[in-house]
Amino acid sequence: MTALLTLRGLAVGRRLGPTDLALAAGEFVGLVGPNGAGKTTLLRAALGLLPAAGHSSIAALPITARPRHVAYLAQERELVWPIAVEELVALGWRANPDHRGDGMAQARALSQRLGLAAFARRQVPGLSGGERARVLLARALAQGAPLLLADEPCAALDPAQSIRTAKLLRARADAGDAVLATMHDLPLAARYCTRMIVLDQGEIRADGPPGTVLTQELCREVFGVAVLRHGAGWTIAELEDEA
Ligand SMILES: Nc1ncnc2c1ncn2[C@@H]1O[C@H](COP(=O)(O)OP(=O)(O)OP(=O)(O)O)[C@@H](O)[C@H]1O
Repeated sequence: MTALLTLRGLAVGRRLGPTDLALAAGEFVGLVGPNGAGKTTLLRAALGLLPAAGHSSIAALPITARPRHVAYLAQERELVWPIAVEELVALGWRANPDHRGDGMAQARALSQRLGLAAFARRQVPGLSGGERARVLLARALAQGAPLLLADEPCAALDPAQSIRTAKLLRARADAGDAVLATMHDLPLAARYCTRMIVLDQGEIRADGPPGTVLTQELCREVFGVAVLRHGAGWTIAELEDEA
């Protein structure tokens, strides 16, 4: 197993307790937890974007070497400068020091493959929230790094696009990359992730295959919902005593 990310005792003040984590090639890990649990903090500290105690294998790299190893989709999707979709995707390509050229051909091909062709020539600030989210994910993927840290890649997407994105991330993992993505849609994460990590109040509460992580007890305690499993699918429901 090739570890693409290793965290040892990574901690950020009161926001994230000492956290150990190893992420291997082939894993699509859904990082779930209530609002304010510390998910974004964990991603940003792992990337070296936040002052943190402990060790992150990515933060330990020289800053100029990091884009070769990891791409990041930030939770913040706002872009205010005028730039065309394909140009922005090409910037992702150019961020990787191993890539040569302006990346426009690669950006065009990737935009086609990800279904962005209909708005590929438009300026990013004029796109809808969901379109912008998909373009920013394309930019991150264009980097071609073996590790992707994605903060809510399915937020603001319509149901079909959410599923397509989850399947795309799973396909990346199946092809040998590693993906760590924060998600709020528990059924979607359970369906497509190879592994789920539940973070609550800055502590990892559970870590493993979705079927073992999403127990009734944990979902009630951490999320305040009931979880129902039916075949390969999952649904969430309000707790009976709150109905
Ligand atoms: N810059 C900051 N300074 C101080 N506290 C912060 C800062 N940013 C976030 N926090 C706090 O740290 C905690 C964890 O925040 P974080 O953004 O990591 O949560 P999250 O799990 O990603 O939440 P969400 O699901 O709402 O995106 C929260 O209590 C938040 O208010």
